[in-house]
Amino acid sequence: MTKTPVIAARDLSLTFETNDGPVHALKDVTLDIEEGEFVSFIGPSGCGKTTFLRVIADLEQPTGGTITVNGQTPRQARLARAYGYVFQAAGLLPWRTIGRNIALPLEIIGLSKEEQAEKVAQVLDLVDLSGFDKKYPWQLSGGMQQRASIARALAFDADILLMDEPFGALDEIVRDHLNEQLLALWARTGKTIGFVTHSIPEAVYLSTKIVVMSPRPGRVTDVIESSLPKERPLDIRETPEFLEIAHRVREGLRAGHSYD
Ligand SMILES: Nc1ncnc2c1ncn2[C@@H]1O[C@H](COP(=O)(O)OP(=O)(O)OP(=O)(O)O)[C@@H](O)[C@H]1O
Repeated sequence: MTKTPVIAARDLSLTFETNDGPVHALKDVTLDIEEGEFVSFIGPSGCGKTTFLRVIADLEQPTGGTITVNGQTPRQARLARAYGYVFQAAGLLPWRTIGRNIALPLEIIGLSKEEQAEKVAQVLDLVDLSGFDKKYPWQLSGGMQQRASIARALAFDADILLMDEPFGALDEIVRDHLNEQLLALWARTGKTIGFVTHSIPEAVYLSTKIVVMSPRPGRVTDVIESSLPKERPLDIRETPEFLEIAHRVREGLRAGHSYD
């Protein structure tokens, strides 16, 4: 028996009606994401990567086609807390400690103080921030803040993690480190991850599948199944297999690029 994909999009389209006319953000996107996959979305600015994640998360409504999340509608999946969402900016509330930031969504769903504390300690440990719960966001580096926002997304125990360019604003060395940590976390938790990035090396290093998108209207121009092993030390990026996949991603991006 074949398993239902965690995310299944069929001819998915989304057109925004604006004062300047329609904006075709997504056009006929057909894609399956299976359980436990790490899927990156890469493509030029404005090609609909964020919009696709937002449709999965029920934050935007498609205007054509269908999409299911865990076999349900995005709305049902949202109500079932099927996913955690990590935004481009860490978005931590400056007046709350790291622990209280992570606990906020748990507070809203009505967990007891003890349950909140237990969960906060558990997810801080997952992102290597144990002992930082009493600190304020400004006392942490950018990379640590982004890890705290990942911890907040993990607090729901959802099987799906949606990440919208979470490391885009960080320097390369910090980003390398967080990429390694994210892979370790993925291996430990077995979550299904949807990850938006502009970086070819980041996409190739992290993913089991890379979805290359073209500029508006956002279409999928290539889907690359990675042949890299699951265990990936950072220096895998210098191997011929890695460079070959990176080359194919670059070709896919070039083919869809308008250079305007
Ligand atoms: N609410 C909205 N109303 C109108 N147009 C929108 C809206 N949200 C997004 N768009 C447009 O849809 C297109 C796709 O946007 P989206 O944010 O998904 O792109 P992206 O690939 O994630 O870009 P980036 O890499 O710059 O983050 C863009 O042209 C954007 O301006």
